[in-house]
Amino acid sequence: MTGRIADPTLWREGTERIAWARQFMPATTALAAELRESGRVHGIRIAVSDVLEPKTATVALLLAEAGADVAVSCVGRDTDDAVAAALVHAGIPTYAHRGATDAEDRDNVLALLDHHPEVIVDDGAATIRLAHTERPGILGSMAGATEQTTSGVRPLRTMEREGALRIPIVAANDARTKSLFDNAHGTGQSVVLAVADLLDQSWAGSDVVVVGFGRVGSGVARHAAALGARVTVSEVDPVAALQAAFAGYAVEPLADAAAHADVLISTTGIAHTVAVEHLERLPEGAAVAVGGGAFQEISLLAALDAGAVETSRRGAVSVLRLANGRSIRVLDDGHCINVSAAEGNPIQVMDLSFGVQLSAVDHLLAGRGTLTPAVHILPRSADDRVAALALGAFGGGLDAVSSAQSDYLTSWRPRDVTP
Ligand SMILES: NC(=O)c1ccc[n+]([C@@H]2O[C@H](COP(=O)([O-])OP(=O)(O)OC[C@H]3O[C@@H](n4cnc5c(N)ncnc54)[C@H](O)[C@@H]3O)[C@@H](O)[C@H]2O)c1
Repeated sequence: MTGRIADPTLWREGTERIAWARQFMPATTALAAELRESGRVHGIRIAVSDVLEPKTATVALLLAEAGADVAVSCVGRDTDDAVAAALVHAGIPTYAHRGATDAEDRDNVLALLDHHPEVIVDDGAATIRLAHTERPGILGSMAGATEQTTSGVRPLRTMEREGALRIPIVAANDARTKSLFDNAHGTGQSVVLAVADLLDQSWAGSDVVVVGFGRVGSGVARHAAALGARVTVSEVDPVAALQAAFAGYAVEPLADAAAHADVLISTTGIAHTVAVEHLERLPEGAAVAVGGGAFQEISLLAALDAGAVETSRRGAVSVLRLANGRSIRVLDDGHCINVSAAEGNPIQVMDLSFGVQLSAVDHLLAGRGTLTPAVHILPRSADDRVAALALGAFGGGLDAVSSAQSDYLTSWRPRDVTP
């Protein structure tokens, strides 16, 4: 066995679930077939560091089928042990086991980096950053890395600004086929359904506060409203706040909104968004959850330091009695709820996100030696290709710009635009 996993005997169950997921990933599968035909990834060492469930495993297997030398890692709380076993059974070194400690998570990433990847496919940029701090010797021979999330792209841009970034990065998150669908639709749906399932209560008429109205927050608000909730949005960006108001939601500072929340969901992806003073404004019995995913996005450790006590726990729902005497329900210890306590984003959405990731791998390898150590955007043509493949799978058809339109679009002389 290569890698470090919990239980290799679970491989059959994992293999079945991967095979099921694969049927619903037509864009990713088609792009992997193109990679195989072009020979672009043949013999290339690729590290995949992402939530380890059947959709991610499908990507790892497709890359391996295209000829890449693939290895995988994942943090313990986002690992499906049966899927990890299936990958190892298929010959892919995998470093991931449910329940791993922080130290074990870190060792697993370092073990992945010791495969000397030429490309990293990352989610959260932890692996890319550890490569820079702990394994800088591998960077010189790398083609680059591709990063899937908003919160991962942010520190990579900081590294670029500070001159610390040493490899080209594709901001897969910023591709239109990623963030307009995964963040807005997939995460909106999966976060709201995960919270609803854990709370086991009707949302009709309940008061839901969504913190942050970016792409994820707008999707969470829309799905909560669709279940009948009264939605209030808290924002720090006036434009985003105004968008929330135009979408029909109440907009309030968090300290005011928290005071009437039945359910509060943070979607900012920024640590300490929901501070102890916000938690202490919540009514008795309110529930809090995270859809963004930063460590301590809800300041639970600070609440414990301030005197809060966990009084009970059932599955992923714990009850925290705050220092002010009120009790609130905390969903899965404030981890990214749709991933840590549910199945993650829907397959059709991840088909797009992973299609973007494979296109980014192709772009990095095609530009090897010419791409600068900076954060790059996936070319529009590649983004369009992912969308067109997925649209085809949806049974949709597309028009093309006519030559008359094209003439109009490319002319500038005043007479050409006179009505
Ligand atoms: N759970 C998932 O499956 C999943 C999927 C995609 C993205 N994400 C993560 O979700 C997070 C958000 O992603 P996004 O694409 O929506 O980002 P975004 O930048 O579009 O939106 C974040 C919003 O939060 C607002 N904000 C920041 N601080 C705030 C505060 N104190 N109070 C209120 N609002 C505040 C910002 O103004 C911004 O509008 C990121 O961390 C991203 O990585 C999670």
